Amino acid sequence: LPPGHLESLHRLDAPSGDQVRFVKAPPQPPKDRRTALGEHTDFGSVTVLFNRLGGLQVRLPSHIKPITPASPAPDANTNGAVNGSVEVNGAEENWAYVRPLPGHAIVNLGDAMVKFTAGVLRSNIHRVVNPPGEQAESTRYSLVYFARPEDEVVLRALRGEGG
Ligand SMILES: O=C(O)CCC(=O)C(=O)O
Ligand SMILES: [Fe+2]
Repeated sequence: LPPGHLESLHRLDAPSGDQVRFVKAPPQPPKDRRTALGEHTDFGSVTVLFNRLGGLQVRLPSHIKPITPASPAPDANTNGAVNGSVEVNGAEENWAYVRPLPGHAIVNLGDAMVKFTAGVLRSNIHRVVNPPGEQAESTRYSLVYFARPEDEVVLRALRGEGG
């Protein structure tokens, strides 16, 4: 693609269906800790997530092996994972927690990027479960920004300079 092409489909001053969500999830009773947000991919181009507590999990492709946790149980200090990466949830091997790090945001690619790149880039499957370990006793706040292509942009594979 020519440099700046993706940016040209997401100009800040052009109308688009961007969404912002601010979600408050109080602690759930220990006997009723269901998945808070079921598995899905995001709809836009890029999602930027701000949260302090864990709970976000990604489904790992079969060829990616999760890292081994360095500490036995995630708590408020370890934030649910290790080394800023993903940590396997002992109960379900295909799902890994994504650890929120102070001063960082978590970025997910959405389905629009799959279309634009004809599947070269993929939108990850993720879900939100109860925060891990001691964090399950705290209220989880999540600020989510979904950036979408401009309203006039047709969702189709973009053609690069090479063809
Ligand atoms: O709250 C989170 O960490 C993720 C929320 C999410 O995946 C969504 O709103 O699409
Ligand atoms: Fe999502």
